[in-house]
Amino acid sequence: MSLYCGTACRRKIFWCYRLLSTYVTKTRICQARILEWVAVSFSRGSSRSRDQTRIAYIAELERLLSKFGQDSQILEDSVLIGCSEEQEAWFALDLGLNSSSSINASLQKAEIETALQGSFIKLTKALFELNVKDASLLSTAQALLRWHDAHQFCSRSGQPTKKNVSGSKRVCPSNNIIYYPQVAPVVITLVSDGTRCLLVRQSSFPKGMYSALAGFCDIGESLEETVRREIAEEVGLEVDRLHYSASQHWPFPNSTLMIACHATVKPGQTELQVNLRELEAAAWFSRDEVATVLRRNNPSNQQQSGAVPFWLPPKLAIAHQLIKEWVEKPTCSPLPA
Ligand SMILES: NC(=O)C1=CN([C@@H]2O[C@H](COP(=O)(O)OP(=O)(O)OC[C@H]3O[C@@H](n4cnc5c(N)ncnc54)[C@H](O)[C@@H]3O)[C@@H](O)[C@H]2O)C=CC1
Ligand SMILES: [Mg+2]
Repeated sequence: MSLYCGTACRRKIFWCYRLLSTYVTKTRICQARILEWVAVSFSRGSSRSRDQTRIAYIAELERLLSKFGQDSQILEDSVLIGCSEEQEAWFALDLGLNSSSSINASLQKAEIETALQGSFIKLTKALFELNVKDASLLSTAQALLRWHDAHQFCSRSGQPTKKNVSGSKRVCPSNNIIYYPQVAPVVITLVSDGTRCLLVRQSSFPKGMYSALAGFCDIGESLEETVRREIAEEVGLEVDRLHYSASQHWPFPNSTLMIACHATVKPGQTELQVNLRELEAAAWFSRDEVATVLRRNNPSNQQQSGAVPFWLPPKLAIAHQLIKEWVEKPTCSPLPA
């Protein structure tokens, strides 16, 4: 492709399935040449199970596309999402497999699954089954591809915008306005009263799952102000002290930067006023209760035993890290908010 002439990098592209559905193939047997890169990865890591969920990196995408009657021109829609340790560029491409209006409408999901000897699975599921590095690549791909899909036209001129080679921006040719991918800051806070932590449920959460309290930053707010406002709005508590823990890119609902904090409220000021327009439930949990759930944090196990009434976000979610941190280091020194 002329677009990438002059780079020494061999393009490795993983297949992305349009809009929130699926980005990963569950590779079972990695014999096909098309999966050569995946096969190499498997043989390097001897402990890996063959059934493990992995991103399918396609070393010979152009050949595969031509097999399915596709013009390799669609590779120009791919976006740069990272780089291997060997400095090979990784691109992601949205194949638009479910879209009848897409230029790729002739690509059939079932045929591609057969060719890849795998199956597409839901992105939300995949993110929690992959290793951290692959999950991060996938999260970047999802957010970037969705952003491009939603910014096809200039909001000033109404003219089509044009993606640059790497996909780091779009430009309106008629007025040279440059559009950059957006990230919305979200604070996620684990509130504690010193001995218990506050966990909440939104109606959209999977059944039985509780998490930390989250909310989007409003324009003009500092992170500290967002934390205070969200906690006051959603459960009616006043934050006494607050400290930052970590952050994570999260591709839902679009592209957010999750900023994780621990907050404490004053002992004696712990009565909850749950905002039922935002939350389905909120409750205080003891360290022992939370530690028990963390130890066996698999919803299906819990259903079988019936012993644990709730479960927590999976390991990869920053909420999980926050909760684990609180269980393991209850006395980390907080800073005044
Ligand atoms: N990775 C993790 O562990 C967790 C991640 N989250 C994420 O945090 C996000 C925010 O949490 P919520 O409690 O839902 O936020 P929230 O408490 O701010 O309420 C969501 C509402 O805020 C409004 N809103 C304001 N700015 C928005 C924007 N830029 N994009 C979308 N909606 C906006 C919308 O009306 C939306 O319905 C969720 O979308 C969820 O994906 C939530 C919990 C755990
Ligand atoms: Mg919220």
